[in-house]
Amino acid sequence: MKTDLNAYGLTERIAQLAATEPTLTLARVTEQHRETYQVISATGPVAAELGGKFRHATKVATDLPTVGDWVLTTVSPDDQLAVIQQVLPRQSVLERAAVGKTGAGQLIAANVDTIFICMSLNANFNGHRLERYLTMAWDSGAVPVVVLTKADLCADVAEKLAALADVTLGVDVITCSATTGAGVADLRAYVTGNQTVSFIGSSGVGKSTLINSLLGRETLVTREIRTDDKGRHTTTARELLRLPSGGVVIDTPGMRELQVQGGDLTKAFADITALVGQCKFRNCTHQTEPGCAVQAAIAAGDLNAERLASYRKLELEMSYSDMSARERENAKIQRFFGGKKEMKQARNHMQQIRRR
Ligand SMILES: Nc1nc2c(ncn2[C@@H]2O[C@H](COP(=O)(O)OP(=O)(O)OP(=O)(O)O)[C@@H](O)[C@H]2O)c(=O)[nH]1
Ligand SMILES: [Zn+2]
Repeated sequence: MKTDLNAYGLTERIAQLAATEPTLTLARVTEQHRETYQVISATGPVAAELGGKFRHATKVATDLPTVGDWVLTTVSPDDQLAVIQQVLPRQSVLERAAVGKTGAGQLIAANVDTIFICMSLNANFNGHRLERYLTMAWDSGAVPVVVLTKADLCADVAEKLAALADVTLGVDVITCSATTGAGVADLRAYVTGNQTVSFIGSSGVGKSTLINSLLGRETLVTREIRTDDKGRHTTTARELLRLPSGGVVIDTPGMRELQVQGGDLTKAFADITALVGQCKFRNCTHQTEPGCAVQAAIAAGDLNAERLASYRKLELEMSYSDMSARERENAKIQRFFGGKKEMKQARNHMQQIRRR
């Protein structure tokens, strides 16, 4: 069987990288299980596992393959098993925030071009939450598109759009209804050729329904969600889906659980909070100041530097919630792009790259 990898999102960049290793077989990860993977190569779908050398060289969990990754493999002579030797550099990566003891982020998907941030126009409407999803999306390296769903249940769409104008500045916004079909074609326009997309947003906003309409079928039959003994949703189904019209949708359980979380940093980072109180200067930024208890703990091996980094990241995110919507947006734009003009340029540039 011959598979056209272009239909699985192959880009020029990946094809060139793969060409430098002609003895290895290029494949894309379509499923991730505890120890094993499912990948698709030019010869079709095949089970995969990590090569010993690769596993040995892996230092952090985020080096391991995730759904959407392009990998270089050696395939057994009978075509029954692909052994992963390399993960090719990612163009984007969706990661669950690193909160907890290990401070290690958890990968959700890689090489996504467009992230549809779904929010329903009736019950789920919340500009603040949208803002956090947008931050998450920009952080990943993918381009966010805001999808306002269930337009059929909303009498004042224009008003709702106006209310979001500050938050969605510089981002495409689609209004649609899976029920009437309105706006679904606008969505489809992003999912063509070798594009890879993902849907995030709260439960019940209509993500599955939209994916189904892109797939051109009534129910997302590929998702067989069952609840395991720990009460978690698990799925045994394909997580990277090829659309008949071109383009690829990545829909993993991790994506579904990717809820925006606010929270109290002092609880999750009690160790750092305790150290901060011991710094010599009250306004210590824990970088190069003399008498910094945080840096001292890192030097002594009592605190992981990565943990401080994720603390910083969350602290920055949380500081947004003390500002007005406009201030937050400006601070975010400033942080990412240096200014609004630069942001628009960056966005156009990224879109051009992706059209190539
Ligand atoms: N009126 C209306 N209902 C919709 C629309 N889209 C989806 N729904 C309904 O909303 C409910 C939830 O839709 P789903 O597609 O399952 O939502 P989801 O975002 O995938 O939810 P999770 O799988 O929990 O993440 C279903 O009962 C759908 O029939 C729409 O455009 N209009
Ligand atoms: Zn300090």
